Amino acid sequence: MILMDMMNRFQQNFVKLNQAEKVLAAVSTGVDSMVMLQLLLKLPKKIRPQVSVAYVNHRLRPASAQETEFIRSFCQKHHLPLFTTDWSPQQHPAHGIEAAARDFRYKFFAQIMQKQGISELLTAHHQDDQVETFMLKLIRGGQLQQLTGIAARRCFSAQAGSWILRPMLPFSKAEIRAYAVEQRIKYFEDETNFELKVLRNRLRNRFIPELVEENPQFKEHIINYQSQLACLQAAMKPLLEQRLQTIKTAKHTYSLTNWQQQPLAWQQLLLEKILSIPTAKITHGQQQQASELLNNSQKPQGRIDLEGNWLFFKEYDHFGVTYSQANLTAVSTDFCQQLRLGEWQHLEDGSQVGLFEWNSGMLHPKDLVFRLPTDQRFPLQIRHRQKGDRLVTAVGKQKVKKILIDLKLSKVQRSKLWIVADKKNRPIWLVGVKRGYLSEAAVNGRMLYMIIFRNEVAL
Ligand SMILES: Nc1ncnc2c1ncn2[C@@H]1O[C@H](COP(=O)(O)OP(=O)(O)OP(=O)(O)O)[C@@H](O)[C@H]1O
Repeated sequence: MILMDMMNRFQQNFVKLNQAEKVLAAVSTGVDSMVMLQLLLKLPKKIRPQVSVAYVNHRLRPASAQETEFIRSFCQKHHLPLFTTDWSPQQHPAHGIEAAARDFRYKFFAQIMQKQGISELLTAHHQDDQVETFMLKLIRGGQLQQLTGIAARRCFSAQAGSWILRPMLPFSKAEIRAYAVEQRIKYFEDETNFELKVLRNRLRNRFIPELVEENPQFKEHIINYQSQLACLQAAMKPLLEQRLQTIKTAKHTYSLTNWQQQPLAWQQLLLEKILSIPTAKITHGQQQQASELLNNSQKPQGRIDLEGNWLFFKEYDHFGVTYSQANLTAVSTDFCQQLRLGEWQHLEDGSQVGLFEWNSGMLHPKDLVFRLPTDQRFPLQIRHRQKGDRLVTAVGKQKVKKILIDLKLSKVQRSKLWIVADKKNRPIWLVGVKRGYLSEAAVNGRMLYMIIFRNEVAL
C-alpha cells in the first residue's frame, strides 16, 4: 500500500522536476537517500535518467568504513557508477564541523558533475528537513522570504549551469522509514543525529515532537504556511520589480526622492529587494541602519559596509549598493602624467587622455573636449585633486573642493576626479565638471590645441 502510493507520488513529482538525462544522486547511506535511490531505480524506463551515485566518507563515525563498503557493493549490484571520496581527519576543523563537511561535500559533487557532464544533483531532503529549516530560521531570524524553505529545484551555485533537485520533499520522515521497512531497504543510522548539542538535532528530537504532541497537524501547518508564502511571493515578484524600475536611475543605483515618495510598506520592501545581494547576507540590523540613513536629512552622504566587500551608499539624491573593491580602490593621489602632444595616454581607471593639434574630425560624440589656443602653459599634466587646488575662472579663483561640494559630488567621486593642470601645477580643467578661464577666454579665438578625454562613464 505504502509502496504504490510512494512510487506514484515520487514518479509524478520527479517528472515535474527533472529535465536531464543524467543525474548524480547524493547518497549518505542514511534512510532518506537510500529510499530515494531505490525509488529512482524503480522509475519506469522511459522516464528514468541515467543515475550515478556520489558518497562522501566524512570519517566522522566509526561505521563509516562499513558504509563505504555497503554503498560500493550496492552500486556494483545495480550497475551504478559510484564516486566516493574521503574527508581526511587532518582536514577537519576544530569548530563548525557540520558546515565544513557540507562545504567539502558540495565541492566534491560539483567536481564530479563537471567531469562527468552531469547537470543535476539529487539530494534526499524531505518534509521534516523542511520543518526543521523553518524552525531554525524562526529562531535565528532573517528575511521573510527565507521561510519558504528548501526549494525543490534550484541553481547549484558551486557549479555553473547546474541544478539541485530535492525529489523527496513531499514525503515525511515517517513515510520514508515505513517504506524502508516495507521494502526491507538496508541503511545506516547516523548516530550523530541524536546528539542534542546541535540545535537542529534538538529541534528534531525534542522541540518538534513536543509541538506535535500539542497538535499532530503541526508539521503540515508549517508546510501549508510555506506554500501560502511562496504563492504570495510569486504574485508579488512582478509588482516589486515594476516599482523598483520606477526608482532606478542606473545599475544598483536608485533615486532617493522617488523612494521617499513610496508608501512606507513599499519603501521597506524595495529596500529589502535592493539589499538582497546573492553573495552577501544582510542582517535585519543592517537593513534598519540603511533605512535610517535614507531618512536622515542631516546626513546627505553615508555608507554601510556589507558582507563580501559590498557596501550600501547614500550620496545626495542617489543611493544603492556597490561592490566596494571596484569603487573604492584607493586612487593614487601622487599620480601625475605629462601630456605628450599627439599621443593618447592611458590612465589608471581605464580612461584615456590625449593632447592634439586642433582637428575636429578626430572627435567622437562622447568625448569630453577642452579647446585651448596656446602652448604657453605647456607642459600640461593630468592628475587627481591636490590640497589647495584652485581653478582660475572668469570670475576669479575658486577652491576646487568647494566647486565639487557645491556640485554634490561624493567623496569617492571627488577623489577619482581627473584634473588637467598647467606647467605651474595650476588646474585648468576639472574633467567633466568645469573648465577654467583659459578655455573660456579662448571661446571666440583661434583654436590651436585640444585635450580629449575618453571614458565609458563620464562624471
Ligand atoms: N556523506 C554524504 N555523501 C553523499 N551525500 C550526502 C552525504 N551526507 C548528506 N548527503 C546528501 O545530503 C542530503 C541532506 O543531508 P543532511 O540532512 O545530513 O545534510 P544537511 O547538512 O542537513 O543539509 P545540506 O545537504 O543541505 O547541507 C542527504 O539526504 C543526501 O542526499
